[in-house]
Amino acid sequence: MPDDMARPLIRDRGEAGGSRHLEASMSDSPVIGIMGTGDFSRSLARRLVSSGYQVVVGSRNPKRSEDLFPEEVEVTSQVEAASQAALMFVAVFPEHHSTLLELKPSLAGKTLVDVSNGLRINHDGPSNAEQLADMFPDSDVVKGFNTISAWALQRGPRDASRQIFLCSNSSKAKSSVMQLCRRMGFVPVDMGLLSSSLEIENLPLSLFPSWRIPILCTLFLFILFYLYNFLRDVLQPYVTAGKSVFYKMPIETVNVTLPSVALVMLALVYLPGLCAAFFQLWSGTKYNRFPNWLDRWLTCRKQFGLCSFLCAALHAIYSLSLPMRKSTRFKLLLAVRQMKEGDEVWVEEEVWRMELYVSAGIMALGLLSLLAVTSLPSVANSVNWREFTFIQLIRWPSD
Ligand SMILES: NC(=O)C1=CN([C@@H]2O[C@H](COP(=O)(O)OP(=O)(O)OC[C@H]3O[C@@H](n4cnc5c(N)ncnc54)[C@H](OP(=O)(O)O)[C@@H]3O)[C@@H](O)[C@H]2O)C=CC1
Ligand SMILES: [Fe+3]
Repeated sequence: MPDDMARPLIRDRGEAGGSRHLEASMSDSPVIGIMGTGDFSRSLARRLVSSGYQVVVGSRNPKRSEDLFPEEVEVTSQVEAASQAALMFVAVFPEHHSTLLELKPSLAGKTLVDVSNGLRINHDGPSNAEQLADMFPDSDVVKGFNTISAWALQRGPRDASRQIFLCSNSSKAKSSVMQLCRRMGFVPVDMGLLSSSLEIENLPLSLFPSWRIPILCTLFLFILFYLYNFLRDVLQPYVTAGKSVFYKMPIETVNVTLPSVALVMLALVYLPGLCAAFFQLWSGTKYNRFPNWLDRWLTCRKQFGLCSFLCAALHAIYSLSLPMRKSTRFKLLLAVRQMKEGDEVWVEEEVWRMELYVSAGIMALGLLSLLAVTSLPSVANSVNWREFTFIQLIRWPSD
């Protein structure tokens, strides 16, 4: 029916022709509740409505928060929402979980989804979800959605940020949340019992976890090769022949160092594959587990490759900027000659201008290459965007 097709699924409140009641097409789907009206709640409500769910939001002050939600969402008191919803998302900070205790009778026998993040990494704790489960022993607590930022929820499942890590002690509650995830276009990942919730809460707190070793390795190799090149090209001529070529340190020595690092890093991309092949030949089967160090190395190959590419790109930029530097040196020589003839104003202005252009050029090219390398993974859709969920740590100003 063309009329139905033309009607938007989500309307903001107050739009002409809108109804405050839920669409007839949604009436057969379960009512999903969300406690809290913050950023996460708003994004989740929109995504749930566009996935065909009826949504009821519980607020301490429903009148104030009503306009923040699309009109298909019913914003009501916390008690009312708790009694209407079959499944409740707790989008409230964990320090305020205890303020929900009065809803215990209304939430008994229902599924509570704890979306909260931890504040500190690797605390021993009970996790937020375990504390919530202790507060509501008659409800089934499921941990999940904390690795998805409000921003990613609003944009919908794109790139590789589709995974939602879930765990619960109730398999029935977990599978109902998994079904909900799939209907919203996300990919649920079963992490087992609620005892895994601490691990899930820690996930967004570790920034770029798989980049640490490759970056440290790049830095170590860079320092090693730079020292070698410095000793060979700068210090040795100075000590043996008294020739001062220290001006080579910032550009030429760096430029000689970069390709060596890039090549070794590239070798480190392919080496673990060979080691794995040897390991399988050695053990005569492909069904043995690789040792832990090899396993971790194999999973970091993409990052090793990108670091290698970054060094190679920087080498190209440095090589391109070398002629610019040589031309500056030539101008400098000219300037010195003119200075001897007494034209000092020209010397000051021209030399500094050229130095400025060269430095700005190198910095701009360096920045561009960094941007290219960091955006490359998203273009290639090869990085798990879970690693980028630090965006969710940036809080938007509340209304
Ligand atoms: N923002 C994000 O990108 C992500 C957030 N999360 C998690 O979601 C949860 C909510 O985050 P977010 O929406 O950003 O937070 P906000 O501060 O934006 O919202 C929190 C909401 O909690 C409600 N609330 C209920 N009781 C209290 C209370 N006693 N004191 C203060 N507020 C209360 C408020 O709604 P009202 O006034 O209507 O009752 C408030 O709007 C957090 O646990 C966070 O870790 C997880 C992943 C991503
Ligand atoms: Fe080269």
